[in-house]
Amino acid sequence: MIKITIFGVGLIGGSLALCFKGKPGVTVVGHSNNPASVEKYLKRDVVDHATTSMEEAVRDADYIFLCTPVGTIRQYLHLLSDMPLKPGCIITDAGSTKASIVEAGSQLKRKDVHFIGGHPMAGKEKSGVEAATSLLFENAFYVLTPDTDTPQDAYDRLAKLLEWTKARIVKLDPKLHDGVVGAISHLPHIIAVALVNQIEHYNESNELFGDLASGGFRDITRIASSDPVMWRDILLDNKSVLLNLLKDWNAEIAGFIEMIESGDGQGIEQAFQKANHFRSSLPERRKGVIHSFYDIYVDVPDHPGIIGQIATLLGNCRINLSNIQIIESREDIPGVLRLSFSEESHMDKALELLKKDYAVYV
Ligand SMILES: NC(=O)C1=CN([C@@H]2O[C@H](COP(=O)(O)OP(=O)(O)OC[C@H]3O[C@@H](n4cnc5c(N)ncnc54)[C@H](O)[C@@H]3O)[C@@H](O)[C@H]2O)C=CC1
Ligand SMILES: O=C(O)C(=O)Cc1ccc(O)cc1
Repeated sequence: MIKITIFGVGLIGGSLALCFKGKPGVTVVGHSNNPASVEKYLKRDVVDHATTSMEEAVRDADYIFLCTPVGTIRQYLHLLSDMPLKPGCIITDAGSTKASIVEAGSQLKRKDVHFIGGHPMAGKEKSGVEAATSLLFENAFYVLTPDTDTPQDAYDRLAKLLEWTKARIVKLDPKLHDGVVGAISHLPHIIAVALVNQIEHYNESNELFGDLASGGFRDITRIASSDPVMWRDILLDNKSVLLNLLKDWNAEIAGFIEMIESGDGQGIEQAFQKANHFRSSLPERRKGVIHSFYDIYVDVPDHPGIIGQIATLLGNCRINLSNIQIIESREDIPGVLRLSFSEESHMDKALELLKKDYAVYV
């Protein structure tokens, strides 16, 4: 029997548990200090066993996944260092930063227990085991950060186990990981939160700001609804990288201030052209950071039954819909539905089908 133990059975830990549970010869154990959470994991059937005892959770474990907020992962590594673990046990984590965690992992006292940093680069703004799904990592990048003395055999065993997530494994140096992920994930979260808070401030004196906020504002601020504790830990942990990125961000904004002040229309056009060009050159949209699904938007008349009607239409054509969500709906104004697909080909088929009767856009 392969025993996989998960600390922090939330969005990521719960999704990993669902990828492993029920696989031949595998037993998945969840740990929480809170008895009510243990009950919840069992009730939701994401693990085979759950316990509040750390000793019981790690006894004979072949793999240990640390899926708590970044600051807590380091604490768990210190605790595990003094526990009787099975020889050959692989400890890994799911934290969004890697350098300091890999450093803490390298302090493990036992030489027959291996720590390999991990970061599944897929997620969403929702947290908790309620949001967990076995599909979360499909086609997403899953970064592993072995260090120089990680035995190849341990790395291969972990990479093999992770095949059950259907993610694409990428090996990276932890510092390089933090630099790149800081820019493409951590910085956008700061920008989204700063923007929402700026508008919230205006909205305190005039609610028109919130009332009119739609489309573009909602698109680029979805991630501002992410978990505060998780992001507190990420930003504090990736401090030096983020301080440099924020300096560059200030320079970008200062450039806009200058162009607007001096009426430099050509400069503004060039900035938009350059951004458009780079964005269109990015690889096809895939699951992972920022985009979890292939989304399309449909303008629909605001009448009861429209969601069922669209779902049936797609179902009849064997198009698999992952999610359907009303994102705008007001009296007398057409609503907007967001349809999410986990496969691009299904999104394309839905576009073709729906554009006959509705205004559809990507
Ligand atoms: N949310 C996302 O989209 C992604 C998150 N991550 C990383 O994965 C880790 C988990 O994130 P999520 O699953 O989203 O969070 P979550 O909030 O859904 O789950 C966190 C889990 O850790 C437990 N926990 C929280 N504080 C704890 C503490 N002090 N001691 C023990 N357990 C504690 C919670 O009870 C919960 O079970 C974080 O390190 C995060 O940086 C990585 C990729 C994507
Ligand atoms: O909600 C989104 O699109 C995200 O950006 C999710 C996310 C959050 C943190 C990560 O370390 C990786 C992915």
